[in-house]
Amino acid sequence: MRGRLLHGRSTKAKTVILGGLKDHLKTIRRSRRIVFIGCGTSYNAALAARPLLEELSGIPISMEIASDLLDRQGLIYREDTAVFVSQSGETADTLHALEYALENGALCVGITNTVGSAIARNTHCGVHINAGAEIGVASTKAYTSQIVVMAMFALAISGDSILSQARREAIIDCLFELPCKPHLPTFPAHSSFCCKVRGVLELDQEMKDLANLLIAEQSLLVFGRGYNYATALEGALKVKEVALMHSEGILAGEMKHGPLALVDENLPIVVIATRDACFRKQQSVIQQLHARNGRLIVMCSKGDAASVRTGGSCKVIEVPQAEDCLQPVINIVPLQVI
Ligand SMILES: N[C@@H]1[C@@H](O)[C@H](O)[C@@H](COP(=O)(O)O)O[C@@H]1O
Repeated sequence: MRGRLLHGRSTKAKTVILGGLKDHLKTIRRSRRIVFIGCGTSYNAALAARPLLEELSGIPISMEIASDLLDRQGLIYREDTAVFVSQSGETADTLHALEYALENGALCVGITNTVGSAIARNTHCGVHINAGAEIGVASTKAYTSQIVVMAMFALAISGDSILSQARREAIIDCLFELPCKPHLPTFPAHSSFCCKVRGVLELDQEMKDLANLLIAEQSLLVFGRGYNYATALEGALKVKEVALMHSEGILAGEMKHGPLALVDENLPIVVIATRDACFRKQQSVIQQLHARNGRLIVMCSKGDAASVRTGGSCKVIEVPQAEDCLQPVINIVPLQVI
C-alpha cells in the first residue's frame, strides 16, 4: 500500500478531505440509503467497509453484486446514493449497473483506480484510489486501497458529530500506521511510527511454507465474520483466481447451517479470529471445529496464540493488530501471499 493514497486527504487536524466528493456530501448525507455496487474483489472491498459505513453514517447501507442487480432489475430510487466500486473502472456489469442507476435518478459516485475510465467519467462524482497499476488479473493492492478509501468515505460523510469524535480520530491515527511507504509530508513525525502492512509482509516466508503444505489439497475453507467476513470471501477468491484451487469463504455465524458437515481431519480450514467484538464467538467456532478434528489454520492478533489454541492444536498465524474496521487491510495480506 502506498502513502499517496492518503496524501493530502487526511491531515494531522484529524479530518478527511475528499476533493472529488465535497460538493455532493450534503446530498449523500441526506440519502435514503447508500447502495454499493461492484463485482469480485471490488464487491468484497465494499463488504469489508460496510460495518464502518453504517456505524459512522447512520444511513442504511445495501450491497449489490452488479450482475445480480441487473438480473433482478433491483430497486434503485432517486433518493439513493449509488457507489460504483471498480479497480479498472471498465467492468461491463458494473458499467451497465451504472447506466441503470443513472436512468433511475440516483446520485452516482465512482470509486476507481483508473483515471479517465468509463466509471470515473460517467459518475456524478468520485474518488480515485491511487493504488498504481494492477498488473495481474487478480486485484490485490487495489483491494486494500479500496477499503482505505471507503473508510475515508465513511469518515467524510460522518461529519463532525461529537459522539463519534474519538472513534474517528482513532481510525485516522490507524490510517497513518498502515502504509509501507511513509513518504508523506503530512505523516506524524513521532518515533513510534509503525508500518502495519510491512509488519504483516514479514510473514512472507511463513505463508510460502504454508502454501507448500496446501499445494496438494483439493479445497480450502476460510471462516470469517463481522469486519472479516469479507476477508474470508476475498481470501477464498484469491486462492481460486491465482492457485486455481477450490476455496470457499464462509460466514462463521452460518457454520452450523451446512459447512460443519464438511469438517474432518483432512480438509484445511483457515479461521480468522483477530481481536474485535466477534473474537469470543470465533473462539467458540474454533472449539467446535476442534471437536470435529478440523485441520485448522487460525489467524489471530499478535500475542493471542494461546487464546485461540483452545481445545486442540492448530497452525497459528499472528498478525499486527489494527483498529477493528481497518483490520481487514492487514488480514487479507497473508491470504494474498498464500
Ligand atoms: N479477475 C477480475 C477480478 O479480480 C476483479 O475483482 C473483477 C472486478 O474488476 P473491477 O474491480 O476492475 O471492476 O473483475 C475480474 O473478475
